[in-house]
Amino acid sequence: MKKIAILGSTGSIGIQTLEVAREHKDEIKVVSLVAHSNIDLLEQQIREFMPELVCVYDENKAKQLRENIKDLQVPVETGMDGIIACASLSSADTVVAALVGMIGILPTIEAIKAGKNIALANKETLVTAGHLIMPLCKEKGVKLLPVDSEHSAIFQALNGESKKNIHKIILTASGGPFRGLNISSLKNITPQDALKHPNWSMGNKITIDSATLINKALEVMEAAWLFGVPISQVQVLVHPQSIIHSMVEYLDGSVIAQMGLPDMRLPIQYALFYPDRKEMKLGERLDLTKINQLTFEEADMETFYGLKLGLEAGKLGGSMPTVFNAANEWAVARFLEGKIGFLDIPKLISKAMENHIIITSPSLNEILNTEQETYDFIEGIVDTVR
Ligand SMILES: NC(=O)C1=CN([C@@H]2O[C@H](COP(=O)(O)OP(=O)(O)OC[C@H]3O[C@@H](n4cnc5c(N)ncnc54)[C@H](OP(=O)(O)O)[C@@H]3O)[C@@H](O)[C@H]2O)C=CC1
Ligand SMILES: CC(=O)[C@@H](O)[C@H](O)COP(=O)(O)O
Ligand SMILES: [Mn+2]
Repeated sequence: MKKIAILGSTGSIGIQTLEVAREHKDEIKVVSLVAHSNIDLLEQQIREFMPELVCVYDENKAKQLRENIKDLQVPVETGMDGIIACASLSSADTVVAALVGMIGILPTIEAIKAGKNIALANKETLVTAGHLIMPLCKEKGVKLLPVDSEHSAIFQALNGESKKNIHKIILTASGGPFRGLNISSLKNITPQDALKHPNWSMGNKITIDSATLINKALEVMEAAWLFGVPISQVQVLVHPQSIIHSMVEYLDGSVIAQMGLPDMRLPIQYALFYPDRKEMKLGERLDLTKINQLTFEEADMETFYGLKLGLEAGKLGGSMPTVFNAANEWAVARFLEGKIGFLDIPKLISKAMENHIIITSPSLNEILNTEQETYDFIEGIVDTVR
């Protein structure tokens, strides 16, 4: 029996992880669940899966949930300590890291320290703290299995091959809802427009990241950490149908791709059962006769210059990816609240990066301080930039 902790169970990845768990009831036991504040959905999940422990980050909501489930014997923790308790619960063998944003760093580190295998969706953790996470996984002998669809594809295409044999990694991108538009037509984009992803149904933050192509910058950095290659060896290729989830081109010219319909339940299930493959009973199967064409084009890094900024941040390394990521998290949240425009997102990231003096190999504290300093810096300049 696999025993899993799900950090972010009420989100897009968390819900789909529970669908996989429901489908494999005899093989997967859910031992802990973490959410921020959606206690109604969390209560349904608790009643169905009966975990040993749950955490609601928001203290008032946690109190409310305790009241709502007082007929059950399920303790409700709160705050970061509560998340860590769920992530390092002794009965868990695998932690599904599906919180959104840098809040995921500390619980992931604590889970690794406690010897848990990690099924990683939360890319922000590797982008900002990859230099701490990767050696820690090695030291603790834990598996770090990618859930992000492109990284799962690359992992499957690599199939244990030595990285010496890689010519390049080809990371596919849908191009987002605004593919083909020029910068002047992006001026008045609303959150509602940007939340319409052409192929995937996901949480709001990553959906905006797909619209700016910043998701691809984060994914290039994520791939570099996961597969031990330099940023320059990862090529972003726009593939609007999202059927090829990524490819590896080897030294001899062979290109191995992984394909499937855009459905996250496949990479989630693959990560949970690796190295086994289980029959996928959920959703449709890929039928290539129904796919008219697979097309490819270069990414437009002038219009979507957030991608270019992210690749620069990745090449500079040290604390710069944290600045890039934190500035993006701040800007996406304000864009979703209608407080800044779509094009202000890369503008603010650029200002934050210009202002930053790189720390070469930041400690966890330095990463978290850099995150806060980036937020403070942007708060101070946002009105002059817009
Ligand atoms: N969705 C997708 O298809 C994909 C997502 N990813 C990555 O996976 C991660 C999760 O994405 P997604 O599922 O879309 O995000 P969602 O916004 O849908 O879900 C986020 C989850 O995290 C919880 N959460 C947020 N903040 C806190 C906090 N402070 N304390 C405790 N819980 C918190 C939310 O709880 P609540 O509901 O209560 O707010 C929710 O359960 C991201 O890093 C994303 O980039 C990667 C590939 C694909
Ligand atoms: C499902 C998944 O892994 C997302 O990261 C997805 O790739 C986003 O699509 P884009 O290619 O539009 O960023
Ligand atoms: Mn992805």
